[in-house]
Formats: sequence, structure tokens, C-alpha cells
Amino acid sequence: MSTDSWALAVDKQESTPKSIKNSRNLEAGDAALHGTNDDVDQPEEEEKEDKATQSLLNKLIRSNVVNNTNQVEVLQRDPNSPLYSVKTFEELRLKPQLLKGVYEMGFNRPSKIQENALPMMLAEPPQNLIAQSQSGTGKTAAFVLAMLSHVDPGLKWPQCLCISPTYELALQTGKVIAQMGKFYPEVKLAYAVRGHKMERGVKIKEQIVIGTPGTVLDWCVKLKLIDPKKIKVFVLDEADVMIATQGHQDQSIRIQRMLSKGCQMLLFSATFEDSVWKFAERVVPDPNIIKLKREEETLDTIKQYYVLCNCKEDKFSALCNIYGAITIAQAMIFCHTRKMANWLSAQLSKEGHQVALLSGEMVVEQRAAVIERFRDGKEKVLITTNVCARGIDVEQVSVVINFDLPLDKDGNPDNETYLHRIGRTGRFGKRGLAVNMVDSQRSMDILKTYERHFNKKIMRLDTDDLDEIEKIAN
Ligand SMILES: Nc1ncnc2c1ncn2[C@@H]1O[C@H](COP(=O)(O)OP(=O)(O)OP(=O)(O)O)[C@@H](O)[C@H]1O
Repeated sequence: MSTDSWALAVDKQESTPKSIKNSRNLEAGDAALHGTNDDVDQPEEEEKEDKATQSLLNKLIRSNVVNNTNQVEVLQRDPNSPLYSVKTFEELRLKPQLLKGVYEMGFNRPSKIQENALPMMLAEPPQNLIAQSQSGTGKTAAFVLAMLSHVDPGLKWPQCLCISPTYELALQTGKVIAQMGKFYPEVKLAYAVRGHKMERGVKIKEQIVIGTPGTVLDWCVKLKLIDPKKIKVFVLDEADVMIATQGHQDQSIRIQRMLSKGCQMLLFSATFEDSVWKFAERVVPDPNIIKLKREEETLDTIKQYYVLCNCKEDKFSALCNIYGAITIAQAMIFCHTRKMANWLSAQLSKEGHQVALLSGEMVVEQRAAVIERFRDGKEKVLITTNVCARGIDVEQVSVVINFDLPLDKDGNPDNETYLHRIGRTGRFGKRGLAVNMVDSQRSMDILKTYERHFNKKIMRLDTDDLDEIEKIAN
């Protein structure tokens, strides 16, 4: 492993966040806004431009979809890639049943985070870990392997507890556990999520429990289905949001306090705000730390663009112009509010497009069904809010559109959500495109903040940039 390129702090002392180097003041564009809602008939020039944009996008997306063959293998040989690894799964000393599961899933080699985190997680005595790795680089697989490795299948009670921020993510992680544990059938899994009605006091026999914080807390405290003292491994997936969101933090900390002293704690995320790192290091005793430098947080395989618009109707027209291109593979469109997501979905449906809509107001079973249909490719486009910004792993997603740029609850730029949203594409070595719709000077300023924060150029998507974009695409 090359520690310098990975900028990994595997030593237990490392805690100072790496500062941003080279925070260049990148110019995101000249804000020459064009195209208004009143333009019923598009001027000829603009129509030409739209066609050119459309064909450019088609080209970009086709090249992303088609040229991906062997991309993973190439990246896994590049020491600068987060997928690089010098080890094999055999060298990670996994149980034979798990090795079989890993290979059955089509994994040939571990990724960098898997190579680095697994030896720490599997060491005796157990070590705590706070780990950061780019979106889609195999964190879930890493902690799932750790849980499956630590379980004693002869003991019929919960020994590993994994908490996810949303119902969808808990289900998705559960699926990974089931797939990896396919040849280890003695190990069973229970879901502590809303809707799974359980009676008080009925002891759970499954060795692994995956759930959302509120339900897990109920299972531990109110219903007494889990004995927290018997938990050997405690995983916080998307740990930063679990820590940063008030409700989740209270529940997660309450669960954590009930665990035994020797319980191993594993915190994973693609992002950790500085204050969240500090908090995590306070609550996790003597942790190993795997941390990225700021400039390594975004994946080079995801190219970022922006489109200049005037208003939401204008954004809608821009979206319609590129719609044909984005549906070559699959796309996720993020809106800031449920209202906007509903509006956009209705407008696209009116145009005859078949889209899926997922927002927080839907009941969890409906949400799971929507994700499932999207995963199966029944719909090519999923319109959603931040409820789907994190963790959701749909390999075929090649385009993410920020119809609205992500903002925090005070209306300020939200770097972490931006990174998680665009990370829905570019999964495990796939190439991806992120297209940001910018409709005001304010949103341009926010876009520039993202550029500066991650030190990554966000290119304007229009005919003027054709040469440059083609260069990037190639
Ligand atoms: N070693 C591997 N070889 C090949 N594919 C892998 C490997 N590890 C994971 N994958 C695949 O890569 C994709 C992304 O993995 P995963 O969901 O674990 O990433 P993640 O880092 O948890 O992402 P996020 O930050 O979005 O939560 C999944 O489809 C998974 O099956």
C-alpha cells in the first residue's frame, strides 16, 4: 500500500484534519444567463445550442457506459486509485465461507479501504475504527465482512449491531450481508426498522441486527429484544450524519452507552466534517483512523458540470433537452424539497416521460418498492430529495442531476450532501457525470463554494466548452 498517495493516517494519534491545499479561486462561469420562461418558441441559435449540448451529452454518457469494460481492473492497478490494493482477499484471512461469498459477488480484489480497514477490524483484541473512503469504494462490504467474521454462529443472540440513517440503506446493507453470507447460512440477520412489529421480551436469535436508530433503541430499551451488553461489534454507517443529526445522535449515543466496554466500534462514511471528526474521536475510545485529504474526497471518475438557467421552468427545459441523453443509462435527479420533486415529476410525466419519485413523505414500504423498481431498471430516472443522497448503490446510475443544489437547513452550501449526491454515480470505478442546474447568482456562488471546497473544476455545459468537455470525456 502506498501511504503517501492515500494520505492515510493509520496511526492511532492522527487526528488533525488535513487542510485544503491550493484553494484556487476557480471561476465557475460568467453567469451570462439565457433562455427565459417566456421563450415559447426557441430562437434558432438556442435550439442549435441545445442540439449540440444534447449530442455532446449523448457522447459523454455513451463513452461512460460503453468504455467501462476493464476500468475496474485498470484502476485496481493504479496506486493513486481508491480501488488499488496490493493484497488479495485470501491474504485478508477471511473465513472460507466468506471468501466464497465475496467471489460469488464478482469481487476479484479488495479496494484500498477494504485492504486497510479489514486487518484492523479483524485484529485481536478488537480495535475501534473511524474510517473515511470515497463514495462507492466498498465501505459497506468492508464492515459487512467484519461483522460476518466476528459472529459466533453457535450463539443464538445478536452479536453485531449496524445502524443506518434510513430504512432504504438498512435494507440495502441487509442485502449485502445476505449475499456475502450466502455460504454461511448458520448466521442469521434481523431488521430493526419501522414496520417490523415485534413483541416485548421475545428474545431475538439472529446474530446480526441491522436497523435505523429509533427502532434499534426501542428493541434495546422498550422491547428488550436485544441485550446490548452481548453486542461484540457496533457499526455506525454514514457515521457523520448519525453524529451531526440531532435526533440520530441522541439515539446512537444512547445505544452506544449501553454497550459493553469491550465492544468494537466501527464508524464509516465518505465525509466527516471537522467538528464531527472531533466528536467521533471523543466518543470512540482509542480509535484507529483512516482519513482522506480534502482533495482526495471526490472521485476523478465523476466529471462535474453546470448548466446556466433562469428559473425552475428554465431548469425544466434544460432538463428536457438533455433527457434523451441521461436515459441512455440511469439517472438520479435531486430536488431540495418534496414539493419541488413532486412538481418536477408531474411536469416530466406530462411530457410523457416515465419517472420514479421517491420522497420522505411516502411510507417506507412504498419507498423500498420505488428503489427496487429503479434498481431493476424499470424506471430510468429517479427524482428524489436528500432522503436518497447517501449510500444508495445502483450501479447503472451514470448521471446525477442537482436540479436544486444541496443546501443545509440554514440555506448555506452543504459540502457533505453535495459529495454524497454526486457519489450516487461513479460506483466502484464506473465513470459518472454530475450536472448542476444553476439559476441565480446565489446558486452560482454556492456552486463556486463546492468547487473551492473540493478543489475540483465544475465545467460549464454548453457548446462553448465543447472542446474541453470532449477532452475530459476522452
Ligand atoms: N472489492 C470489490 N470488488 C468489486 N466490486 C466491489 C468491491 N467492493 C465493493 N464493490 C461494489 O462496489 C459498489 C459500491 O460499494 P459500496 O456500496 O460498499 O460502497 P460505499 O463506499 O459503501 O459507498 P457509499 O459511500 O455511497 O455508501 C457496490 O455495488 C459493491 O458491490
